[in-house]
Amino acid sequence: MSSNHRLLVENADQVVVICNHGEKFLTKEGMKNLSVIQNASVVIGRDGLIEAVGPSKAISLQYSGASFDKVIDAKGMCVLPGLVDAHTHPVWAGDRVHEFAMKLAGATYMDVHRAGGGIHFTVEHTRAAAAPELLGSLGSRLARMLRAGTTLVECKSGYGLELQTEVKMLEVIEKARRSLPINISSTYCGAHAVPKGKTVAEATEDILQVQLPRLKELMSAGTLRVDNIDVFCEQGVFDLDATRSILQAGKELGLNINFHGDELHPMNSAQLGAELGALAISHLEEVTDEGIAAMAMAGTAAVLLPTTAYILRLPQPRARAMLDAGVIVALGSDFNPNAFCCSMPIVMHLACVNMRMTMSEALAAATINAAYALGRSDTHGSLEVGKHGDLLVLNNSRWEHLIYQLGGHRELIRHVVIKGNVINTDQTMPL
Ligand SMILES: N=CN[C@@H](CCC(=O)O)C(=O)O
Ligand SMILES: [Zn+2]
Repeated sequence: MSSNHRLLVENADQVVVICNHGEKFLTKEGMKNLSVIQNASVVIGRDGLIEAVGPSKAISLQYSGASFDKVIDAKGMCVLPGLVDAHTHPVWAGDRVHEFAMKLAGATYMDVHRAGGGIHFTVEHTRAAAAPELLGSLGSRLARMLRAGTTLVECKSGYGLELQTEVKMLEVIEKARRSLPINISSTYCGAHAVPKGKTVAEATEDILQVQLPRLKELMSAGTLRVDNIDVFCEQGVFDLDATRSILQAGKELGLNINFHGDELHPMNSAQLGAELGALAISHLEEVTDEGIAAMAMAGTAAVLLPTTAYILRLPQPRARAMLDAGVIVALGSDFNPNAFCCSMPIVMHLACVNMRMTMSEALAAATINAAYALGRSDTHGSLEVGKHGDLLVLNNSRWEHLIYQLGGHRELIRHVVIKGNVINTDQTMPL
């Protein structure tokens, strides 16, 4: 006889639900005071959604006659939502370990980019790679993220910079979305750099007249699902006007605006994003006070990427100023060939130490707020009834160990659960 529920996680010392009033995001005090239930259990139904979460005694009474496909005894452990990584570039060929050496020796990100390396190096290799090769390496990278507790991840295109390769990348992301357990939010980032041999105006024209119309056809035919549109708004890359026209065109196709802004220079990207109703802007190392105020007012999330500032030795994004102003702060790993990090626990640790966030703020930023940045906080990012049963079971009675034990997530994360299914994260694949 089949059981009537998928999973019971019982007797956890702590269940960190994050919030419990259907909040779509948290700011200020809400990020500091996460909702945690002591001695608690979680029930996930056959549909993979959370059916109940509450004190263990109440749940065991309520479900005394119920049957479950699987029961996890979480005594001495804690439970928290699956982590959400709001910014990654995981589809590419050709690593850039040689550039890491150059940067350690003093070259800046833009020195390498202008010399034809950086994104251009990756574009050359990604254009030449066959889709199955890209899918294989993407699968391995996503498996690594899953092992580190990420259950929803944003994945960008952006190493094609022309129609054929951008579509190839989005198709690879689509295949992964349909075949792998991890949840994916897909982003078209055809404006990640100005391709060699083109001006900004020519690249913008190609995106508006060639790439976006084809995406529209593929999306309408149901071949591709694309959720977000992205532009690298930066001096020497896409200026404010080009950024505006590309983002606006994407919005007209129904895509959420979620772009790179104010990273290396103050560009007024934050003000532009607020004006266009952007769901999120990433980086913001150089955001101004006016930009922060505009984002707070517009409900545009700031996706902060502690690995970028760390690796490139940039000034840290002013997380405290953003938090104090009431900006919705989220986190992302920025996994890409420049910043090779698949671990949101490490990202949270860096956010706490280098950006002076508290552990509660970092966890809110890596769950409910990151889900908001991807337009998914109605279904992900907290352990509330009706949301997806995506959670982590930690081998420790206090959740803070996930941030405190730098690099210790492999030993700490006992189970990764997606829609009530315990995922086998043991397969190791080459990257
Ligand atoms: N800043 C632009 N894009 C990426 C880097 C991509 C690359 O260097 O390949 C980022 O978010 O850090
Ligand atoms: Zn990026």
